[in-house]
Amino acid sequence: MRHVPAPDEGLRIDDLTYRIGGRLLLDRVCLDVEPGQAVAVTGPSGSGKSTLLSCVLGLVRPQSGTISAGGQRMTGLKAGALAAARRRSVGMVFQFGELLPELTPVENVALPVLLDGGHQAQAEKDAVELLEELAVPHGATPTGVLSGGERQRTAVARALITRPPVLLADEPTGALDPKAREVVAGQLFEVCRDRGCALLVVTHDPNVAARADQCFELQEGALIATGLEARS
Ligand SMILES: Nc1ncnc2c1ncn2[C@@H]1O[C@H](COP(=O)(O)OP(=O)(O)OP(=O)(O)O)[C@@H](O)[C@H]1O
Repeated sequence: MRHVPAPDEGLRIDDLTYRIGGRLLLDRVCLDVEPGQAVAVTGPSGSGKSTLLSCVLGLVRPQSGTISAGGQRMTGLKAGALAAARRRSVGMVFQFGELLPELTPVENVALPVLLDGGHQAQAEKDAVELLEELAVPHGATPTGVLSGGERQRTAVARALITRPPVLLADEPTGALDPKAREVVAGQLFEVCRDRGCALLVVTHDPNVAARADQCFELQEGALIATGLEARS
């Protein structure tokens, strides 16, 4: 891929509070993820982990607090500015990939660049390089017929094609068998570290959490450090 300098700021979440349906899901949460570092968030079902990611993406509006990604403020923006900030600053990997199955992996990965008005030939060249790095076949085969692990690695490539300073991943290995889980998790963490991308991953999988530089459990709205236990 073209040389792009590594980001010099990662993810900063400060004093974030989010209440919904009478529950305090996030209670003055603070979290920093430095460029090239990875943080895992675990916690019981319904504790608010996906909601934390939705706050970073600006899909839900916290009652208070600030978030910035790569130095770009993500809170307090109007819809158009928020959409632009999200495109530029945050990549997202979902549990089920959310790819377009009839498109080839290269077409899926190049899509965010094209939607942002980028140059097609360059986008496809970058997509091929990223897919090769992640060991995904990139011929004419539709993405829908790839293996689950290959599809998730395609989703990682799509999330990184725009070189966002921050990557969010919500249960990125949750739909995979144990072997594919290890491969996808290994590549996800490695490719983010190599690019200086700050990775925030929500997971129920202790093997995924153990790969992170820091691990927290979301309990009653607070992030509790569990790093040492996660590694043992
Ligand atoms: N619009 C809403 N109205 C009421 N409750 C909501 C709303 N959106 C989310 N919730 C509740 O907030 C809680 C947190 O949901 P969230 O998806 O963030 O949990 P999670 O920790 O990611 O769970 P899981 O591990 O099962 O994915 C859930 O109990 C959910 O039902």
